Amino acid sequence: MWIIFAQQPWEFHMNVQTTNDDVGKTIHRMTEILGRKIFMIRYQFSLIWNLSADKRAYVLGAKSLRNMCDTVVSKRMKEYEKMQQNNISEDHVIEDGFRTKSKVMLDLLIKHSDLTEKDLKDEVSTVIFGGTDTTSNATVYTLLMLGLYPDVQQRVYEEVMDVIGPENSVETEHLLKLEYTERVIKESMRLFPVVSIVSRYVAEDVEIGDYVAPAGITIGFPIIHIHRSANYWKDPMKFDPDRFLPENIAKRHPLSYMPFSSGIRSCIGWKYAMMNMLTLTARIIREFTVFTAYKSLEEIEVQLEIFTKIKNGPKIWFETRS
Ligand code: HEM
Repeated sequence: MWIIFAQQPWEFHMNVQTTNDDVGKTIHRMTEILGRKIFMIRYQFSLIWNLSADKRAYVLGAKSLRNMCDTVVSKRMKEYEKMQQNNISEDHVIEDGFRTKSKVMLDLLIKHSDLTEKDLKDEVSTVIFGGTDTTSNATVYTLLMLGLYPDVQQRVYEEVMDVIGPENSVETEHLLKLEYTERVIKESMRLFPVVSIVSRYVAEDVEIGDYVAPAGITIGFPIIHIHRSANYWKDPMKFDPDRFLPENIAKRHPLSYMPFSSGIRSCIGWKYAMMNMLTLTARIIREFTVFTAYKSLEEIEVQLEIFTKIKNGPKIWFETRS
């Protein structure tokens, strides 16, 4: 699924159905290594980390991802220049099949920003790394919840049919009206926040209750524990999208829910990710019914790396709606 989130804004064409999907695998591998780098005690010693096979694999992965992004940006920039020189309309489809008719986000950045080629390459590789696996996993977890709660799925289906209809393409104005579906996505991200922990370096001593966090340490914020804590959530293991009705949001601590983190280094892509997830969920639920082999929420075991993973996989499948 992550391919959808890479291709759409940046014009990555990987043919994952027919090839080995190197980019997707590289990103998975890099996030796994990053998890080990953060959580394994021995990797806190730079000498051990620097000599490890994980470090070599991470550097190799980063290089190959970067090369891929660089190629996409250079190609697209050259193409744009060629079109400018030859006065070709932006809607023209070039024969080599590289350019699609739809304008992607990269086109807009090339045309309307003052970013240099290097800036663009930096941006694209950051966003591909930060914005694809995250959005695809969060969508899978939402589908898993829909499989587990058929009544919720039915309500999402009815909302999608009511707001978008059986055949129309999904437009931005539809997304604002998919209120229940949005609450379902938010509740899924409460129970299964894709990023399970974020950390902050403590620059000066900070008092936290009866404790002092001394300058120089790093504190981890276990998002998944906060999201499932009975201190902040009534009956935390109950799947209840109405927790995200405005009147219920107003009653709780703003930091009791932070799937996109919080503060100045929080996720820059959260609105875009929400739009993507709404669009994809609506498109899937309109065409398919989702099922899961799990019988209850308690049965779904999570495995904590930096990303929340489901231990035995999401176990979902689809059947076409007749
Ligand atoms: C469901 C999807 C997503 C989730 C759950 C998610 C989650 C997060 C979280 C928790 C952080 C904060 C890390 C911290 O506080 O230390 C973060 C940062 C970031 N995210 Fe996302 N993200 C998602 C989608 C995206 C998308 C679509 C993009 C790009 C279009 C993106 C780009 C970034 C970037 C660049 C940062 C670093 C921001 C900084 O350090 O200032 N993310 N994301």
